Amino acid sequence: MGAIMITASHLPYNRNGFKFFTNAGGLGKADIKNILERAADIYKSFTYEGLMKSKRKASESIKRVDYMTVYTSDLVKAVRKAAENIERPLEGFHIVVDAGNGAGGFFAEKVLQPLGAITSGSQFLEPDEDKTAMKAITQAVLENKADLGIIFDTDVDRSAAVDSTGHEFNRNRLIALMSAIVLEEHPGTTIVTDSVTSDGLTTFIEKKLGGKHHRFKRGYKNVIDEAVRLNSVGEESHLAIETSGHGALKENHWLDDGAYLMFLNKLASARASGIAGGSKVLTDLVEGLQEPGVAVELRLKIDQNHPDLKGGSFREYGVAVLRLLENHIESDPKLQKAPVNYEGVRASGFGGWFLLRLSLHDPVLPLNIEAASHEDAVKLGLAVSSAVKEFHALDMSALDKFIQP
Ligand SMILES: O=P(O)(O)OC[C@H]1O[C@H](O)[C@H](O)[C@@H](O)[C@@H]1O
Repeated sequence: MGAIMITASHLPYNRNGFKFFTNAGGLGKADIKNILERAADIYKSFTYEGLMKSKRKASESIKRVDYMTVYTSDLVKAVRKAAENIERPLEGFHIVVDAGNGAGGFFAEKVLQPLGAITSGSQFLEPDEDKTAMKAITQAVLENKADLGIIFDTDVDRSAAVDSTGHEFNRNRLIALMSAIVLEEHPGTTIVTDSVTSDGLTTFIEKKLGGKHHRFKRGYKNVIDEAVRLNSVGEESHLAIETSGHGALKENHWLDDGAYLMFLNKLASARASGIAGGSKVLTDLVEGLQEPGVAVELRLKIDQNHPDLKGGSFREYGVAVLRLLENHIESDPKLQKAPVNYEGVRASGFGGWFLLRLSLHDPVLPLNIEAASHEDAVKLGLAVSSAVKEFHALDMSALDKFIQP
């Protein structure tokens, strides 16, 4: 048994793709390459007649199945279960949903309403590619005086939320919230995250929640595969999650399903045990998370046609940039190289940190900087800028703009 999902994410239309699943979870790069190569071979040897024949045969065996109903009723059941099987555990809660005109529009009517929630003020529920942002959902929560806002990206593999005061649960705060919920059930478990997570998140997971933070690489499939690998070598992990909002749970077969939101269970179970106060139960869970005053991601493009590449690939060029930066850090007493790091070059200094790495897909070196103040962030930016300034194919304009007085 297998499944294929055609997905249009936040990326441009020419990056639409297929996701392949078996009952063991999503397939990785190597398997997908293998399938596509075999499919291409089969396709090449087809005659026109043969192709038409198999098309006819396939269309005869196609059956429409309403998986959405099965899926949504499972989601509803899970929340009811968390709330001691109360039929409408979200009764009275006002939750606005922003589906960005993507595939997540079902969530208000098919999941929240049956659970008793009021969903008026929800927006962009019709499937259609349209840009939305955290700003829009925050505004919707405040305008509607809602208890909670939930936002999905267009193919619902990423989600985030906003509490009743307009405070966002995204990026590190979303990971902190999910970690708090998962660690209540699985004390001490390892939380696998992407590489751009903050130092404050590590402190929160390890000191406040008693878990282990394994900061791995960027890419939702990378964090999921790493969590699966850890379990296979005897290190228990129940959550793999990226700052991008892709999160996967062991209990949900490691699918990066943005509608499988554990905080609904939390709201519902709080209600079942008589705790009032709307989304405060969630906000309280992330109390103590240290958040930086400044957090930026600057994307430095590599000009692939620049003579400085000397005919090499942008990857090789990027690796050379990173190598030089690493040497630079080692000789700079104000910077400390991260002791454990799986991707790019990460260093602390001036009370903050930076990470320069190669993008997963693009000829770009994303630079993340976090610090208490803009001034400290600029000092970190200057350290990077002075280390890599000889790389003329690197477009430094974003960083130059940031470090300008
Ligand atoms: O490496 P970047 O260019 O920042 O992109 C990284 C992102 O790429 C895709 O969008 C993946 O779905 C995400 O899981 C990943 O985080």
